[in-house]
Amino acid sequence: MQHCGICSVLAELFRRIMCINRRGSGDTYNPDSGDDDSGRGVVTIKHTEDHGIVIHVVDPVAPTTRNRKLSDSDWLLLETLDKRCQRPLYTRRFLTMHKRRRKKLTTRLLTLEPALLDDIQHGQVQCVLDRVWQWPFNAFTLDTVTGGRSLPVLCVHLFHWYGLLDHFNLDVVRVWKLFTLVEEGYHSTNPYHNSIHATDVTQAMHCFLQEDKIQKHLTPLEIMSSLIAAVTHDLDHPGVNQPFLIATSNHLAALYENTSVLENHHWRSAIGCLLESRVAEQLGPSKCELEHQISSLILATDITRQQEFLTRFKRYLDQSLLDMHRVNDRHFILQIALKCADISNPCRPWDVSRKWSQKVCEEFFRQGDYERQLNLPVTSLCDRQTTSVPKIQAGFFRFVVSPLFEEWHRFLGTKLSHLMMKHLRGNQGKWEAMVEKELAEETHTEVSDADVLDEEVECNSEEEAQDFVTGSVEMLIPNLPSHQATAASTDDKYIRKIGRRHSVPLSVPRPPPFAQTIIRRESLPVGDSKSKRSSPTSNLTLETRPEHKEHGSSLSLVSSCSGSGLQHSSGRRSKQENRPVSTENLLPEPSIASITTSVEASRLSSVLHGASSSVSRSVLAPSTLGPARFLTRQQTFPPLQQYVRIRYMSTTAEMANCSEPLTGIGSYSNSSTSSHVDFVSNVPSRRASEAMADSQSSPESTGGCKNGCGTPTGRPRALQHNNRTSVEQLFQCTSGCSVESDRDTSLRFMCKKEQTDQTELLRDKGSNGSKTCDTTLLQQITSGKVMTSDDYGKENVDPRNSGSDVDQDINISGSKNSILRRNSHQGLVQRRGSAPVGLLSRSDDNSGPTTFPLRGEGDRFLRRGSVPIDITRQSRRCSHFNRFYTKNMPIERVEFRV
Ligand SMILES: Nc1ncnc2c1ncn2[C@@H]1O[C@@H]2COP(=O)(O)O[C@H]2[C@H]1O
Ligand SMILES: [Zn+2]
Repeated sequence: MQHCGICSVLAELFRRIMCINRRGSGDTYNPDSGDDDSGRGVVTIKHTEDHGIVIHVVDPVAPTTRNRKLSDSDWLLLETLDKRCQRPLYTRRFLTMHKRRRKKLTTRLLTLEPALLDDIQHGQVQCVLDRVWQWPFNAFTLDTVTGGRSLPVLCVHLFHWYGLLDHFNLDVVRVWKLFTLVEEGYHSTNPYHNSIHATDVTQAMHCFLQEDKIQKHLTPLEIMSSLIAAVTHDLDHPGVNQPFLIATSNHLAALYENTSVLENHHWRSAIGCLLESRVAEQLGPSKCELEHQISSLILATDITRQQEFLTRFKRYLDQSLLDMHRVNDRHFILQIALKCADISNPCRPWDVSRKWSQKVCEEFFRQGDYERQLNLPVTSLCDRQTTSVPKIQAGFFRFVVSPLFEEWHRFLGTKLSHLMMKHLRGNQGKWEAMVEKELAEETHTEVSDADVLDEEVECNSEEEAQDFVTGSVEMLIPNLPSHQATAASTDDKYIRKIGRRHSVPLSVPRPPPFAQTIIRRESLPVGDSKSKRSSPTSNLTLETRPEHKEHGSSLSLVSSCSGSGLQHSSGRRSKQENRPVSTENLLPEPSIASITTSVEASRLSSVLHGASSSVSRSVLAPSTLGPARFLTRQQTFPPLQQYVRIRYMSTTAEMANCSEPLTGIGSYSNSSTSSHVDFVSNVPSRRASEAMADSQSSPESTGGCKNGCGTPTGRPRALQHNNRTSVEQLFQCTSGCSVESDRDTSLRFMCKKEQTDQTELLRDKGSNGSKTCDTTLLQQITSGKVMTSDDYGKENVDPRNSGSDVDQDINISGSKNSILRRNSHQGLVQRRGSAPVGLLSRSDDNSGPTTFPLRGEGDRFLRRGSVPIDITRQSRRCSHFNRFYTKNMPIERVEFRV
């Protein structure tokens, strides 16, 4: 059969139409492959000699082939669609989150042409819905055949099926509207947390509701709550996790005080849809109860509460305490059911399960990419350069899904639960086999490093070597209950192998403590595949450090707030019995989580809260807790006092001890002085704008220095850069001007006047042979290594900072341009990609409950723009700083109240 011109055009057009229908989300579709890579069926398009087109749609669920020849009306429709299909379809346009679903599905156009619509959809939709009670369900297929409308289609079907429409006398149009709103509330641009995930979870919930033990006890209201909670449980999910929202000062984190941020948002959004669709007003007296149940069910899906629920569930089962006649017990089971449904993708048949795994990991990796672009520490398990899908999956299946589903299976004990466990174990075996394979390949390629390995192993004790590998297991599930961790660490060869992946690369000799931290902070060159594989990014190397093990228990509190997952070694796990298992902690972040010793912790604690911060003690912990515990709670502070944000900027406590003549004068006492990055809206937030206006209009900021250089003093200065706002901290120069300093790059920022004065002064001293002459400084000034304040301003409008390396979709204000950098030809140490954040120590205490502890005359802030690659140079100058830095840094942008 030959392609004539017109048929080729038509075929392409049809492919596009099919693509849009299936995806409805701007996803890519390879028109050449002819198949549907989502596993939802295969579409082939052929033309006939009489310029007709035959469409073959093969549905894997119901293997039927549908042939269709174009009718006259199809030709008309094609003409219409052709005009609408002008834009390129394969550009993978990235919609920013708040624009999540601007475009209308083209499917809707097809409603103009029922014949075509029927042919594409109807029979198959019915076919899929007929099997919706079965566990081997493929939400992707339903989404395909419904043209991207799987969510409302499924939910209306279930409402009808359960008789909820009749029971509550609901208007079906309003119900349709409700679920349409819900569907639109999901971000179609999220690889995982999109409406198909909601469909999947709802279908799983539906299966659980069918179980005998549950079904016969449920009231219509409970069924309705369960379905609505299931379908809305991730509503408006931004595709990043809670720690990310906190780190980027997202308004949601502030709104929900860093506690179950997403879940709180999900259930409130759900109520919003109920109101907007006007379904709520049809519920009468049931409305309040419905809302209450929905909120409680959705809040239970906070994965950081997994251990809490699991422990309770186990106890109920052990002691046979559950009585489904009791409302509370039923509600608890519904909570567990929803939690199981939420992470049930590992229990689906392999083809479907694998697809979910890939999607969720892609979303993790995207977050890692964002973090990289934002110069945030890249969360280990979000780092596509250092981990892999099989490794993430093997850990997740083993430590998160299995414990819950084993109990769920104990409770149900039915055909369904057997089937789920069978899939779970089978799928887990497959991922583990892949991990084995990956490791074998790595071992093969690393064989040339054997000598180095020998050396490395030799210089460590056996116990250390064991910890070396097992510590990484805990990185996967940092809050792993101790008995599991121990079992895993001692018995499981496979896990030990996984652990090896996250350790210091074989090719890198084990560095001394200081050097370790350098490795931790630096990413190995991307281009080097070996380095890439074994890239010892972030926290990983710290796993091996003995002190890291010693205080693991004191860090467990971080888990729910930072969600970053602390990395514990296996060493002292016995004290950590009740550490919650947390998927959030699958995504460890190498920040505060890496603080391990009480010395480190108290240092940082004194930075954050003041050495004797009564606030910390009163708010956070009983007096028995050490400083590390104060630290661990910093991101879940109760909202007792003034809201303060420490900007994501570089500082360190011990820098203040250096003898440089820099005095921090910045005030962080007001959140408006902070750059606020609104990740979702992609624009500088109101706070940042306010900060700028504030600083510009402030008498303090307009006063200028006493040298008359015009540099504002006394307050942070807001810098405008290409519509982005960042607020930078200014420091006083020796002559009273506001200057910036970047100690790590040996940069000092002087006003021009000071520069001139200093040069003259130093020259004088030098010519007099004075011993106090700072010849280094003189050299720096004369060689241009000291930047003037004006230079600094220029740096911040350097187009390179906002150029192509900034993802068009992630124009986070101030994230890049807040970091100073200069070209190497300018004689400056080059800016390092992962700009760390930190804050300096303060020498004074602040016990005032409403005063931010960092504020005060004695505070010292040193802005640290970047970590120089050759940090050893600084270690000579200020090694204690480096030690502190490497253990405690970077400190995430922290939001807390004092
Ligand atoms: N297959 C998977 N692999 C890793 N993490 C998962 C997987 N499935 C679900 N999750 C995580 O578990 C979380 C459960 O709640 P969420 O759906 O909000 O977000 C989910 C993901 O972060
Ligand atoms: Zn979910």
